[in-house]
Amino acid sequence: MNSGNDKNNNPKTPKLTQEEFGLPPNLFQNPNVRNIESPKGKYDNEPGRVTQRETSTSNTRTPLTVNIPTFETINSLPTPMAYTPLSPNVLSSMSPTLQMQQQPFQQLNVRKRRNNNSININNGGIPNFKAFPNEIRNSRELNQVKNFPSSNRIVSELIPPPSLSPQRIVSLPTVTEEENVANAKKDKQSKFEEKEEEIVEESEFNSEDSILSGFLLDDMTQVKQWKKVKLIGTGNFSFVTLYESLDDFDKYYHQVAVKKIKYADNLMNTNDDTLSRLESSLTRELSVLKTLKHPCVVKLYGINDPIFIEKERPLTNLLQNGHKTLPSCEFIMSYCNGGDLLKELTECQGNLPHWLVQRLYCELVLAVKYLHENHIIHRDLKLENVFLKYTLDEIIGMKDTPIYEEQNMIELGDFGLCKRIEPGELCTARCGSEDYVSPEILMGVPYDGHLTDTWALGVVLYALLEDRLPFDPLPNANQRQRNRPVAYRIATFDWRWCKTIKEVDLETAKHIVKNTLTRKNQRWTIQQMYKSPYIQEVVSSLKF
Ligand SMILES: Nc1ncnc2c1ncn2[C@@H]1O[C@H](COP(=O)(O)OP(=O)(O)OP(=O)(O)O)[C@@H](O)[C@H]1O
Repeated sequence: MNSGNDKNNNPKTPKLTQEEFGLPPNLFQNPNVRNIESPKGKYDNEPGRVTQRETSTSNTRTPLTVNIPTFETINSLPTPMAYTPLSPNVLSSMSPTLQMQQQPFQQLNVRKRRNNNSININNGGIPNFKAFPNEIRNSRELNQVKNFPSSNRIVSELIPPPSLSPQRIVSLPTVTEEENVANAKKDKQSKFEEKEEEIVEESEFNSEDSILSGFLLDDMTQVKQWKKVKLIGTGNFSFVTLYESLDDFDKYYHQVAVKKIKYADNLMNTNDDTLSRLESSLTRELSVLKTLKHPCVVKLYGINDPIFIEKERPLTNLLQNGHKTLPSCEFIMSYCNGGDLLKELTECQGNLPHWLVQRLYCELVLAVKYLHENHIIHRDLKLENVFLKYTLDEIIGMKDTPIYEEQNMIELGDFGLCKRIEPGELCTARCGSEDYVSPEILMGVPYDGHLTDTWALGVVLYALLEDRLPFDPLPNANQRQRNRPVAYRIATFDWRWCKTIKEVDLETAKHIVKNTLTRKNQRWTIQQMYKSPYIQEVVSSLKF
């Protein structure tokens, strides 16, 4: 879940300060900041819209000024998307003031797939810019890349995650693991953290009432009830739990995935605009989800409290009316029994049969094509957000039955960063997940969200084919190459085939990757991807 920022929706505002970007005052006061110009944002108060830093090409008259510290002079991570993955223990040992100061940087607590060799941790997480080739070392673009966090994952300028959140521990096999003592120590630490996460998840599961009352979108007058079954996933912004219906109604809604939004402990007490941004995020995700209707896209069936659907500012309204606590927000959604694609790919160690890769990927392309045709960009396409409706074994078992052609196998989820856009509109909010983010987002230039989505689709297909992420260090990389940040490899389009290098059979699939992990002016649109033989071969057999 991520959110637009409503606080600064004043079209007259000439400047976005660093504070408005969520940077701490010490950076704001840094005398070494320089100004770069960015086109004026398109302001729009409609609910469900990210408006704050999004830019429309048609509205570029008054430049906004964004302060960005120069790379050479800063000694802390310079962008609001950066975070420091502090463990809860480290955090709780700090004074409350220090904890507060840490908050802007604790944007994520995602377990890193690769080890820290991939970033230069000796200079505060700032990429080793000497590693960049001479011709781009001093360019403006490089400054943007340098200012990009080299920490585990970026999320968004739109909203900070509520707190140090427990995470699913899923990973693609990494090529940077080394069998040494350091890693053994890390393993031990990570087992400890895994345990901690399990405990947090378990207590979250047990602490809550086991009965959920809610409303279906098509009838907001009738209360329905579901019984909690098990926790199925946690994201940075939510806990997702399986519930089963207690009512004897449509079997369609019998099993549902309930996404409960996490609220930060101090959400109501902070003076910043976190609450407002969270609220915008919620209403934006809900307003988009309720309009979507495609077999390969997750479905929003209902909500625990109609206020989230009916009001533009549900949380603020309640607080203004004297409420002392915030109502929980639970999305009632279609349940995908097979887990997410990253988890499944990891569990089968990347050995998915090619026919299955092709099928699942084709459905993903259909889902994104549907979104783009409806002027919605997703902005967080990745393996973790592709949910399987059935387990892999079940799907493989269906292969030669009619169901295989009649049923969709995936649903695309997590619309926390999505955005409705006008034709030709460009975005400026830097958001996404580090491994899937396109060079233009890294560079901080206004970008076409359709093309950043197709870039991410290129990363997904590469990962499915190669069982590794394209911008991780190559298996035979030397230490110097490993030290280069992922951002460097993305900005220089530095990826190549390893496992499938000679696989002629996969040429049509590789053709998609080649045409998506490329410069934006050459990059395929979703329509071009759809028309490719790799996708058409499957589409022609589908009956849904
Ligand atoms: N409809 C669903 N069916 C089955 N599992 C689901 C469903 N929705 C979510 N999950 C599981 O819960 C996890 C978290 O969900 P989701 O990505 O929507 O949450 P989030 O807090 O927005 O996450 P993120 O940190 O990626 O922004 C998913 O990766 C998936 O494993």
